[in-house]
Amino acid sequence: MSTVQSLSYIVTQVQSLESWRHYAEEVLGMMTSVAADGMLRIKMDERPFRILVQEGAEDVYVTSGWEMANEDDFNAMLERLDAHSIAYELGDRELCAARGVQAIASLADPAGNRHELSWGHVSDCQPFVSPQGVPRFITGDMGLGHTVLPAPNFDECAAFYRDVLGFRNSDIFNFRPEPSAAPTRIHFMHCGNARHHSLAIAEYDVPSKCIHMMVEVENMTEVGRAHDRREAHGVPLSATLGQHLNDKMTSFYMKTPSGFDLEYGWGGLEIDRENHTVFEFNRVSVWGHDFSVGQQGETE
Ligand SMILES: Cc1ccc(O)c(O)c1CC[C@@H]1C(=O)CC[C@]2(C)C(=O)CC[C@@H]12
Ligand SMILES: [Fe+2]
Repeated sequence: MSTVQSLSYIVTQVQSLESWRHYAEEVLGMMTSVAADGMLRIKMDERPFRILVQEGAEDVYVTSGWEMANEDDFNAMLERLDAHSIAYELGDRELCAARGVQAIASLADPAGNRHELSWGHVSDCQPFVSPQGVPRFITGDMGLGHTVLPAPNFDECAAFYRDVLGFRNSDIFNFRPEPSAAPTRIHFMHCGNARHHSLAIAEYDVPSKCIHMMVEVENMTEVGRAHDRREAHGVPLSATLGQHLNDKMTSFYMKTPSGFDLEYGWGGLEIDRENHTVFEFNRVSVWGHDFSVGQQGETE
């Protein structure tokens, strides 16, 4: 069964493009440029962009872009969408050009999260030169990182990602804010690459339509340097430094200008897709990751 290869890009919306330009360059250490259509392109590797930002009235996550390995896999996926009666729209020339791909299909999951499937990205292979001296982000075949999406209708969404898009569970977490509380499920899923998870779905909704996205650097020094830049620019921390139990990643979480969080980490586990056993883990982290810092000042 063909599956998506990796998380290729994400699209988000914000009231002021300048906020994301500043955040990308000064805090994340990524390159930016403005495309002909006015979108902000954020570059973190040899590809022209991995994050696209459009200006709009609402701060919100817009789309997850998934790469298929080739045209045959792309067409096989369209047949699978048809077989499951999942509606999709083929992108026109303009959309293909904006995303830099050969062909594109846009669709929604059962929770309404938007996705774009594509094949054949266009690249001029310009080097990544970080304005903050970040040597490199860990991308390539493993894609840009991971995204965590709201899935209040959890069972329908889990079935969609497994049976239609071909994701498989890496591990599962039954989050209990308090020991007696009913669990909120979070399933971590891999696709056609070694990254422990490219996608996770969580059994609750958020106004920003994304719980967080993750980008990975190559060592702890770069996580620490990003943490300093976050502090220097007054970007709110959402969770303190810590190390996850499941994928072993050491990271911190902070707010993005679009209202969702971004996890900045290193050392994520790579898995062998054909030889992986799912497990349930029952604590967020081996150490650290205090998410209560992100709740401060919130009225919810
Ligand atoms: C538990 C976990 C493992 C690996 C990850 O890459 C990862 O991001 C997480 C955290 C998932 C989750 C979250 O993102 C939103 C806030 C949550 C629900 C918590 O308050 C604890 C777990 C957190
Ligand atoms: Fe994460």
